[in-house]
Amino acid sequence: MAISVEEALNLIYTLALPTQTEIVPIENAIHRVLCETITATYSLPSFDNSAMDGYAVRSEDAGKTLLQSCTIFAGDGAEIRMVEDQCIRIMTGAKIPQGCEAIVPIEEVSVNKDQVTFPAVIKPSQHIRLKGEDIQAGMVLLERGVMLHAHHISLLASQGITHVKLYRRPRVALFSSGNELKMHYETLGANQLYNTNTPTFTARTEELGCDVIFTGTAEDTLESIQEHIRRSLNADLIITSGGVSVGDADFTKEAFTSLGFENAFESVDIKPGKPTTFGRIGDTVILNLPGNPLAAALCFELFGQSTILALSGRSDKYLSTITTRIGEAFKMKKGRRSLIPGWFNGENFTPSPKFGPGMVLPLSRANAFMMVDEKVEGFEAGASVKIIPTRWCMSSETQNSLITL
Ligand SMILES: Nc1nc2c(c(=O)[nH]1)N[C@H]1C(S)=C(S)[C@@H](COP(=O)(O)OP(=O)(O)OC[C@H]3O[C@@H](n4cnc5c(N)ncnc54)[C@H](O)[C@@H]3O)O[C@H]1N2
Ligand code: MOO
Repeated sequence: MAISVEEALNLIYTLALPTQTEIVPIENAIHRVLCETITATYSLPSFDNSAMDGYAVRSEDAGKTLLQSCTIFAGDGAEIRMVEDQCIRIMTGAKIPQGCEAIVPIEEVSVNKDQVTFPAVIKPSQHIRLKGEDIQAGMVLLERGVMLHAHHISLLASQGITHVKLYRRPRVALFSSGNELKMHYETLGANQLYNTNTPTFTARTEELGCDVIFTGTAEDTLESIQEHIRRSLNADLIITSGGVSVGDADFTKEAFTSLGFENAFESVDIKPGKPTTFGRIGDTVILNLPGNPLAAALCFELFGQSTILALSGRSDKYLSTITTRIGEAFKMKKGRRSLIPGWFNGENFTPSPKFGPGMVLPLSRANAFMMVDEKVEGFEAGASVKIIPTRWCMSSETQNSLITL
């Protein structure tokens, strides 16, 4: 019996859990997932400092002409105090001297040798960056489960952190099965075709931050598929394509079952991709996708990507959607939850002109897909739809409904 997409995703979230951790220098931590909470040791700024190249004064010095006593540069270590009827030249980033109440930028004064004349109005605290106005010591900067982007690395560097504890990248083993398949670097025989699914999964799995192990193409025999499974069992996740239907050469299920496969689901109420199968052998989770390239690639986006986000330890492991409008009226058959690729141009979404499950072209010309409820028979132009991007990652810390009703 086919289960719903929601049930399938929940089974994935139950079985796909992050495993090991490692300590990594922050230079190598980009796009990796943090496995600790980072709190601030230092306030930022860590001392009051000048936001301008200018002069340190007191508010009462407005309109006066004062003697310049000295200059303070960024990084100077001396503790300096203001003296009455004198000003101090100060550079951006230098520590504010004791007794200073404002900074007047160089452009706003007139200088005659060592005498400096100030404007008639000086606002208290102007151009002073206060200690802790950006970050306060003790505040939480990053939570466990965050995927580190460049501006998170800024936070780590700002605190003098050299190494962080990260989840290990998921190890993903990939293989396809089919006597008709050849790799793109092999010679095609009569009525054969190039394996497009494994290269697609390799590229997408790497994009999602995994280490990929490609074990080759299995033949359509029980023994060959078993051999590929055995070679893959040290991975966190095995993704296969092909051989999950009911044909005379479809041995994927039998091969996995013979090696102890515990099945979570083997049929999903979705088009394309109904025979999608998920489960585990020991600690290795397994996703068997159908052979048809568009079915395999779309179900990878939905089920494979969800599995990888969960295995990566991300707190934002749930796929999320963009709500937009459909560009033109669109008719479809009701009865099964459908995945429809298309192009989102920032304003509206246009379904691909053709999207047969065996096709390769549609996803190369798409940047998103929509998952349409089984009751829907079509949309009027301008109707609201939810799309799931394929070329940039929209995910969320809460599990949202992905369906367009
Ligand atoms: N009697 C039935 N026949 C089929 C059913 C069904 O319910 N009853 N379902 C159809 C659907 S839907 C799908 S999807 C496929 C799933 O089949 P398999 O997962 O067993 O895949 P294969 O038979 O191995 O291949 C299907 C198709 O895809 C091509 N293929 C396979 N692997 C690759 C690859 N790595 N790269 C490129 N193309 C690949 C293969 O040559 C076939 O054309 O079953 C339907 N039949
Ligand atoms: O379910 Mo198949 O996956 O339509 O192509």
